[in-house]
Amino acid sequence: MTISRDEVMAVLDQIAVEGGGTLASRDLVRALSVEGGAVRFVIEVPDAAAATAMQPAEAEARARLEALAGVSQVSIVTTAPTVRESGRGAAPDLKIGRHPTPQTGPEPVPGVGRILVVGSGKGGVGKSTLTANLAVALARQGRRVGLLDADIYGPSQPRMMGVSGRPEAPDGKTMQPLVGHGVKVMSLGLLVPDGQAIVWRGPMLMGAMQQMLGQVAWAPLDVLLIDLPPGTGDVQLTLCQKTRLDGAIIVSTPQDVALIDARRAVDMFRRLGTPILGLVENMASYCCPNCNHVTHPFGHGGVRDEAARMGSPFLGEIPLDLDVRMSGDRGVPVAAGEGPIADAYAHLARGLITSGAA
Ligand SMILES: Nc1ncnc2c1ncn2[C@@H]1O[C@H](COP(=O)(O)OP(=O)(O)OP(=O)(O)O)[C@@H](O)[C@H]1O
Repeated sequence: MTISRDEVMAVLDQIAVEGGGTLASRDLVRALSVEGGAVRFVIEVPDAAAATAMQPAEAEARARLEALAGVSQVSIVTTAPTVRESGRGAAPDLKIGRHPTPQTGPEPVPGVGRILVVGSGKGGVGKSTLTANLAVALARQGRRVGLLDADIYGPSQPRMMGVSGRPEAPDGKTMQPLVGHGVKVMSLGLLVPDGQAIVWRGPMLMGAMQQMLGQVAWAPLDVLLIDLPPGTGDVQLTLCQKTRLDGAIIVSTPQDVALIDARRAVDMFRRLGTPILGLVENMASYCCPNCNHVTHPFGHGGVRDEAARMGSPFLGEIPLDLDVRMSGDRGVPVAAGEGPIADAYAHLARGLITSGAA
């Protein structure tokens, strides 16, 4: 027997908190994840006093959830971020990975026209590669583009976009993004030592995401692309809840296992109110460079069919091509050059510009 997020939220909606309302109705629950029998979430309160007052509610939530059939583990963290004084010239803390500062709802990023997230259900389907190439293709078509690498499990944008070095903050307040192929790039991978894993849980990630959006000199931008980690975890939830997102692009291969996960990703964005711009099919067709014979190692058309089933637009397909991998590995995305694959990315970019999405 498994438990659903809705069932957990129904329980949290019965737990009264000081000052009136319930944990759910007061919108205090963040980064809820239910995996198998493990339930994890964060209770976000404005200050230390509120955190102390929250202890009975936290204990009750734990006890009631642990008593549910199908729940094997309950992990709750109550977080009370430090409220920062503003307007006194104090430099914000540039140490990435701090706790988030309180905010009421999804906020825009000043000077950034549109924010688009690129996600996938499954890892390794080519989401980061698509994001890098799409960013370059949009820049080549005259858009002012930023690329935020939020893939905490494997930040690969610095390598793919050919940028390195630690971003500077000349005024001690705002980090300057690096620039590669006409795109402003910022990545958690540029801020932690090489080879070091990012092992943050919910609140730390929320703080880091806030900083990567609010303390980076992105403006002026027409569009900011965010390369998400695969799946439906804390980063996705945090971004959808805290940042005004204009749309999500979902990348998948036509393989059944990838499609099932892509469906989950679409479902998550829909529930969180982020518009689905559409799906992209990656690595479907392979054209043999010797004989020009086209094969479909992962199948073909599955993403288009899935998009139709879900009532989402199909944005286009990118073939499987050795050049895509090799150019990514050497820091020059294939979209920066010429040829049929660069054309495929350009086509995708043009479609987004024409529809007003980018
Ligand atoms: N169209 C393509 N043709 C050939 N190789 C590709 C293509 N798209 C991606 N790849 C290669 O597939 C591998 C996985 O791609 P990528 O890292 O972009 O996936 P991902 O979905 O972002 O993975 P993760 O989220 O797990 O980091 C890389 O080696 C990349 O070069």
